[in-house]
Amino acid sequence: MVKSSVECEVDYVISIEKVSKRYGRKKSLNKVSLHVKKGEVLGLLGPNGAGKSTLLSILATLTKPSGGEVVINGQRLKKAKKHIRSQIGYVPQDIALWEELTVKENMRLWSKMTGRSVSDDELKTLCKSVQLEGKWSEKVQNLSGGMKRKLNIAVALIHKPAILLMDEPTVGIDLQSKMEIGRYIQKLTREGKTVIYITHDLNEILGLCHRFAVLKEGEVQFIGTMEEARTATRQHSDEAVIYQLLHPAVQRGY
Ligand SMILES: Nc1ncnc2c1ncn2[C@@H]1O[C@H](COP(=O)(O)OP(=O)(O)OP(=O)(O)O)[C@@H](O)[C@H]1O
Repeated sequence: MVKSSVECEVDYVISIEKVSKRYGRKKSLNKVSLHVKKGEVLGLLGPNGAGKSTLLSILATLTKPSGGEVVINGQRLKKAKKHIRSQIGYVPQDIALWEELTVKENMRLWSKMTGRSVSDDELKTLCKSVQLEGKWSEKVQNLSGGMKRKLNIAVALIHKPAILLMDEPTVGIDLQSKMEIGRYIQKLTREGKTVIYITHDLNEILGLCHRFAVLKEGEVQFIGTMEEARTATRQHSDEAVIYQLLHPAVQRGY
């Protein structure tokens, strides 16, 4: 594995140390170690079945790891699951909304589930921040795919989490919505939020992520910046860099 040069020098908001996950005899994650800084967007990419969603689900406290240690803001996941959950906003791959309810009703229901009292004014402001201000009283079933994705992100932010875990949040949506979501994530990181972002989109890796990690068959093949990836692979085009990191024959060289 190629490591970023900054990995030994900074305090991390998220520390993942040798985390494994087994389903029966199958290993979905094998001793994965990753560290993420405050305000950073870490991209997570890899082929289907590489273990990306499993890793995010462990960080979101929804899946129990079979081994290893996760430390979030200095707290061990094993010991402080509830506290850690309150710091995490999780945007799942599937839209987690009630179709027959309005935007307002969805936001109110999600805010109830967070256990934090949130006023309608605050929910409206959040709605506005994802460009859904005109949709407050609209049923979710009448929203476009991109609008639903934006609302899916907004509900994950209701309890003001410090960390946002996003599982392909822009899949299948138009370019403009993608760009708006990208700009919004950049704004959140400028405010100090830390993001792990699963994507298969090279443009998102380049435009949004400070560093990226490549997972393959449950193991980290690379973590670092695109510049470090270019050096490690000795490739000049970004497409060739990613291809080489994902290609098994080439990985044996690391
Ligand atoms: N609940 C489960 N029970 C059994 N096996 C599972 C379960 N969840 C995931 N797996 C297996 O773990 C492996 C990793 O799956 P995961 O969904 O984490 O991959 P992924 O990288 O997110 O894939 P994709 O890009 O297709 O979303 C796969 O082989 C999958 O079949």
